[in-house]
Amino acid sequence: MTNSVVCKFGGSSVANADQIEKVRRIVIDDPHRRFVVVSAPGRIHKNEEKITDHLLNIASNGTHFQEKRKTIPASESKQAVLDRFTSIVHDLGIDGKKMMESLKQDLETSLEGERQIAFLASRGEHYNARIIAAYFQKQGMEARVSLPEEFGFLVTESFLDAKVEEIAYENIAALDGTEMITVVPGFYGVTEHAEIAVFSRGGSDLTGGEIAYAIDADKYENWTDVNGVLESDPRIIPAARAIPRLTFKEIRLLSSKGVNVFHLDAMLNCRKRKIPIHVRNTNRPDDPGTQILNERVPEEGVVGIARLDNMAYIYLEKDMLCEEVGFTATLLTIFQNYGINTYHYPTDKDDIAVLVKQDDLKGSINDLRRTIEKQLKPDFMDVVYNLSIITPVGLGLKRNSYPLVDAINALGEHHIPIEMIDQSPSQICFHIGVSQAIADDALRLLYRVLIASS
Ligand SMILES: Nc1ncnc2c1ncn2[C@@H]1O[C@H](COP(=O)(O)OP(=O)(O)O)[C@@H](O)[C@H]1O
Ligand SMILES: N[C@@H](CC(=O)OP(=O)(O)O)C(=O)O
Repeated sequence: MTNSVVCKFGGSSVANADQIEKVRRIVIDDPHRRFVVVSAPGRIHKNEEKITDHLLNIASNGTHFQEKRKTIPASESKQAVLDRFTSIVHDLGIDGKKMMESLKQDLETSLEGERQIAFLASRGEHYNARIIAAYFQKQGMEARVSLPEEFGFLVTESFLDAKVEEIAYENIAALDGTEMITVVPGFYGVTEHAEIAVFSRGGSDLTGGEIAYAIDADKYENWTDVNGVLESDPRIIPAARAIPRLTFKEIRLLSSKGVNVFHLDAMLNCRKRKIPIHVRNTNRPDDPGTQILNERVPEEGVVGIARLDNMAYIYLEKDMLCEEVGFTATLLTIFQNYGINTYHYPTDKDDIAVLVKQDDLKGSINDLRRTIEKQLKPDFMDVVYNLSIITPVGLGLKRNSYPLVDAINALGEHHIPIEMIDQSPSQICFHIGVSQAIADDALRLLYRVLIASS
């Protein structure tokens, strides 16, 4: 079918009945909006937890929030999930008795291990989609819910990081061809053995992108609680504005370096089919948002600045290491053998540093050091923790080194030590590593120098 728009509404856009009513108005406002992908209810207030996190807390027996130095008993999370859905059903005025009974049963699942975690994690999206479709029908809209387990959204058996199987695209395309509005829960698919598997966190974006690709949509709208992709993290830069246009390449660079508004892989297939993505604010539907396109003409150097925290680097010194054929390859293979992803590896005549996520070093750092010592015999080795990587991005940076010079000068003038610099080979971004303790200051400064005053 032509002229179809796939819309994905994030957790904050479907967190309660008032938000769901905003979604309904947006959907009926444009008859081309025929696929509606929904997330689990997100936060209503800043300090509360997303329903998906409560579900993961049930699965982990009350240990999920320990990373945030917080403990919520699993029983409390169970109640929080039931309370949220009960009030959504009540406030929307739909008959949700059967759904609530089935939710209660699901929360007591006898599944085990990763299958249990995935099944529980998917319940937020599953029930929200059913409720939202029922509400659309109650309001007189021609709508239906299509569940991944029913239409065959087939994914691999990696239960907590599923990947889409080719056959899924045919099954999704078969849903097209009706004027009805189809509501689909995001974030999960089903394996060939009919078991639920979830995508990585934020994966409802991915569901939306895959549906847009499968039906060759004209547009993929991604509705959230901010005015689009902002120039930088609004929690640190409250003045950050929405970036009007970005290319797929720019958004991928921003997302991979910490801009979490949009799932990193959600745009891959849209790019293949040149389906534009439009990031918009459910609370301000008239605002222009951010358009993500194949090409744009840059009018500025830097469009956005991303920031990635909790990084570490392993630093090695050895005389003439760059003359030693295969040194870097051996070093990277050691990381590969430990299953550790490497991000940057600035290198020089006698030294090299490898950047990694510091969480990935947990439990293996001593072994890893020993292996490096044995295989590469460095003269010196050090591990530096708590690093933030700040990444200015913009097509206009290509062959324009002024912003890089301005950034280094500004950091120097403000006595902010630089731990690392790396320029992307594409020349459309560069990375500056600073100590995490001063990363907020560094980000504010770079925002002022590279974006606000340019
Ligand atoms: N550069 C950025 N642009 C937009 N939002 C950002 C950026 N960096 C961080 N964010 C945060 O991402 C949030 C939106 O992502 P998310 O919580 O996943 O939304 P949703 O629930 O709609 O999927 C925003 O509320 C904002 O706080
Ligand atoms: N609910 C899932 C999937 C998702 O995409 O959510 P959101 O749209 O709220 O980022 C999560 O929290 O990871």
